[in-house]
Amino acid sequence: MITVEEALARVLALASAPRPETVPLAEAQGRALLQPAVSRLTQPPFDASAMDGYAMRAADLWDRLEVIGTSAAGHPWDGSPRPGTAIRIFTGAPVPAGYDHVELQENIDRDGDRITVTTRSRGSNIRPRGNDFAEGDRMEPGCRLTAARIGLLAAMNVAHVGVARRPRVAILAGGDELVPPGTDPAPGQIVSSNDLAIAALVRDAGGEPLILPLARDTEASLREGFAAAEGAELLVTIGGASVGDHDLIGRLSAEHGVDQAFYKVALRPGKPLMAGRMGHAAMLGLPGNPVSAMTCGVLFMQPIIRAMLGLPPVPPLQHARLTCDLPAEGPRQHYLRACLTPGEDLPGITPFSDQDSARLALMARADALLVRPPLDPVRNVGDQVAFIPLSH
Ligand SMILES: Nc1nc2c(c(=O)[nH]1)N[C@H]1C(S)=C(S)[C@@H](COP(=O)(O)OP(=O)(O)OC[C@H]3O[C@@H](n4cnc5c(N)ncnc54)[C@H](O)[C@@H]3O)O[C@H]1N2
Ligand code: MOO
Repeated sequence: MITVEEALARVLALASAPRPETVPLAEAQGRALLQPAVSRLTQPPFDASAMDGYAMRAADLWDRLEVIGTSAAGHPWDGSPRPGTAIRIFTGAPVPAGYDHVELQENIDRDGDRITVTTRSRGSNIRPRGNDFAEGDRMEPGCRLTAARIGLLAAMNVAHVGVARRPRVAILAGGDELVPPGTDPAPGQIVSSNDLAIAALVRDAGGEPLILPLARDTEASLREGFAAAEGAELLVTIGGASVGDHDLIGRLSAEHGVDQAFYKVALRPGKPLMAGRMGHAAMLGLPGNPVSAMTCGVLFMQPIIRAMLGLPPVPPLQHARLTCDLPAEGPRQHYLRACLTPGEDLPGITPFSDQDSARLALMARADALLVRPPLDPVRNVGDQVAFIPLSH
């Protein structure tokens, strides 16, 4: 069996290069920018008031001033400035040339069209033209398009961006016991959950999931499933990965020319993981136990999707302090479902006492996967450990 690190390296080696496309900004969220984006505007485009109040000359500030006009956002004042005067002004409005201070209306006494300042603010309350960004400023390729970056690009009047295409991920769950959610299981049947959970992980990582119809435990049914995955950059099978008589994925993938990169990883849960290349696509065979499938989804599937999007594949590990003692570990790297609690320097982390890889209800309650390396010795309350946060 290979280590988790080795398995991850081999999975990432299967990733196809990011495929560029140009999309409207509204479709770019979470993807990596592949082309530089260049601002078409300067922001703010004029000296803008940061407050509701009155624009005046700082030199006149303590004089009694005459209000001779109004400047509102979208409605600039176009009169001629004079000493001894002020302009009623609102947040975001252009500060007319000739005035260099805005005083908050709370600091003003007004009598008809005359005002006096009662208190002076510290700053000028003016945002100078271009203090946010300037025409020609660039957003460099490689960054992930977060909500703030999408807002920034919109403000820069960049309506379309060059990003990586979302990798299409075909999801093939199988087993004679499975029926879709919303149907009544017959005796011996259960409702399929893995395909939907894995599809959600695909979307979280920025991929486009395609859930294929549930396969039966027959070669013919699985063959249909493999054929339906044609055109996807990644085929993810779930179940049928182990050694039982009905575990056909290994045989079928060989028949479909999958060049196996590995089978079995020194990992708990998720040992019977398989990966390989299938023509231009990558293939991941996840184990069927729901928690094992999701753990492998987080550890291997999400990274390969991020790599195909041009994003850093693996987010950095985080750290926490144990709230309980833990026994020594065996030879496989162990990912324990755990809860996080606020702590002094680092959060506290508490693994569940039951780590059964079939218990989805515990996975659903978990905040994190606590990472324990192979042969990790006994750990005690307060020891620092690494974890992978699970998104909620
Ligand atoms: N003799 C051995 N038996 C098993 C071994 C082993 O090494 N030797 N490994 C165990 C481990 S570890 C795992 S994990 C499982 C993996 O088995 P498969 O990948 O072959 O998965 P299945 O047998 O198809 O299913 C396992 C379990 O998960 C349920 N399942 C499957 N698909 C779904 C789905 N889409 N939604 C919900 N639940 C699903 C299935 O009903 C089974 O209960 O093998 C162990 N056995
Ligand atoms: O490794 Mo299995 O994936 O323990 O449940």
